[in-house]
Amino acid sequence: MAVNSRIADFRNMSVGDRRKAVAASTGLDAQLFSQLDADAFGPEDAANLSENIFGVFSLPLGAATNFTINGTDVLVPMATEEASVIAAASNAARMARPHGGFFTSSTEPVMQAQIQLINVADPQAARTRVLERQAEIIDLANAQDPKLVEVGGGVKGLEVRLVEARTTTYVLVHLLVDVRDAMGANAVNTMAEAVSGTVAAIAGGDALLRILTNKADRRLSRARAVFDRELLGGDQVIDNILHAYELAAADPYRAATHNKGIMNGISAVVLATGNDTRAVEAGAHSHALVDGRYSSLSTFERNADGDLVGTLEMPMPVGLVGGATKVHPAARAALQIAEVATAQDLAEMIVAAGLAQNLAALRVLATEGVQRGHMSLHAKNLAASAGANTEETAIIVDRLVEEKAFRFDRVQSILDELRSGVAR
Ligand SMILES: CC(C)(COP(=O)([O-])OP(=O)([O-])OC[C@H]1O[C@@H](n2cnc3c(N)ncnc32)[C@H](O)[C@@H]1OP(=O)([O-])[O-])[C@@H](O)C(=O)NCCC(=O)NCCSC(=O)C[C@@](C)(O)CC(=O)[O-]
Ligand SMILES: NC(=O)C1=CN([C@@H]2O[C@H](COP(=O)(O)OP(=O)(O)OC[C@H]3O[C@@H](n4cnc5c(N)ncnc54)[C@H](O)[C@@H]3O)[C@@H](O)[C@H]2O)C=CC1
Repeated sequence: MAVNSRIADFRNMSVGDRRKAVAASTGLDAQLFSQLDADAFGPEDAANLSENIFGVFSLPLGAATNFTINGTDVLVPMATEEASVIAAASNAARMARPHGGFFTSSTEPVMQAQIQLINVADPQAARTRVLERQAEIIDLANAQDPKLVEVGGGVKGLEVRLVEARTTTYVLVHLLVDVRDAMGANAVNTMAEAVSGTVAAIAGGDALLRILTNKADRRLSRARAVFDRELLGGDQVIDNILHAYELAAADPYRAATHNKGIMNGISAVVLATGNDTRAVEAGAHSHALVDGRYSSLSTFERNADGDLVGTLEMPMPVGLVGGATKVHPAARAALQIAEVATAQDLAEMIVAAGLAQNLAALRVLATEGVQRGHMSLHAKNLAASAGANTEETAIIVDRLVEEKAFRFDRVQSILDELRSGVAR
């Protein structure tokens, strides 16, 4: 069934009504949402994922609305503790809708494992010896994961790099592995360990590290969107957004924050779907280094029609199998809501969410500043941290927004007033 990602008044619904609306929009059975209840993933289940477990740490899970990706409406599941992130992604997606939403593509899902060889007497010759016998090494690696080969993946190539370190030259053998619908770390690590003895014997040295690289630059996903000039607020706003982007492209101090805004969207979808946030973050930040300088992951330009075009291309090592994706009930539910058929579909959805998040932040930074939108949503958090109940929270949030005073001391004084029955 075709999803409608523009759900009227979604933000003001109760949790129960939101569940019904998502079920109606996606055609999924409402029963799915029981997987998101607090008792669906208890400490006993959690103990299958990690160690020394005595509890479960919960986070908000929601969906960004308004997304169209490659002509199809989708709801984007996001798990985040930060206020205004899901609202901001939905807001930017709304501004891309008149121009078809997000258009995405990907490379093949190729991860790389590195085998570090030490004590090699003749690194140049060792490189060619390894390349001469690559077919044998590839066959041995593929034999470790018949399932991966069966589904169309496996080792697709081998490269040898010589890395000049302080005291010696290391021979680095890279296995290039198509990991299909897996994130792939365990798959490629297993292969690297299995072939390392053979590789070391061929090279004439000793194998030391045998591990994937998180600089996943052979596994890129891209998103592009045109954001509507009128919905953005006009030409001056676009000029200001372009200045904001130019600064991120030129200045590492600004680029770090700009990219953090992108990662607000990226990490939220990665986490919601049970994927490895650290692997994605490491890949992202290593990709942000351009000609030796840390820079913006995204680009922005004005197109011939005067609208704003944004692009984002970055490594996106995420899977639909492996890791916690199949074990965590909320991740399983999130993947169903996202309606992705392959890991590449998921990777592209994540990059689209990152681009949307980035644009939303740049727009407010280039206009009114981030605090009004962000703090009016963060106000609920302030009230809750002062111990306000639901009824008190609603009153406190209204007062903070009215007074534009998002300070903890003000929250406390309003709460004291309410509890002592003092009228304003
Ligand atoms: C917060 C908004 C969206 C308000 O924006 P607004 O213009 O006040 O919102 P609106 O009431 O006119 O609604 C516009 C759309 O926003 C969405 N929206 C609006 N409110 C809600 C809500 N409560 N719940 C769910 N969705 C909401 C919703 O999609 C809505 O359209 P609709 O779909 O209804 O037709 C805007 O100010 C914004 O986009 N802000 C950016 C916030 C942001 O980036 N937050 C991240 C935290 S700051 C940070 O960590 C990163 C940063 C900023 O440092 C990065 C950087 O420096 O680059
Ligand atoms: N540096 C890093 O990023 C590291 C990350 N990890 C962790 O590794 C985990 C991910 O490893 P994976 O190898 O992805 O998981 P995994 O080893 O649990 O599952 C992947 C396996 O699933 C099988 N499979 C079945 N159907 C498949 C399909 N359609 N496509 C691909 N494979 C299919 C294959 O045999 C494949 O080897 C994550 O939990 C990550 O946190 C582990 C070590 C290091």
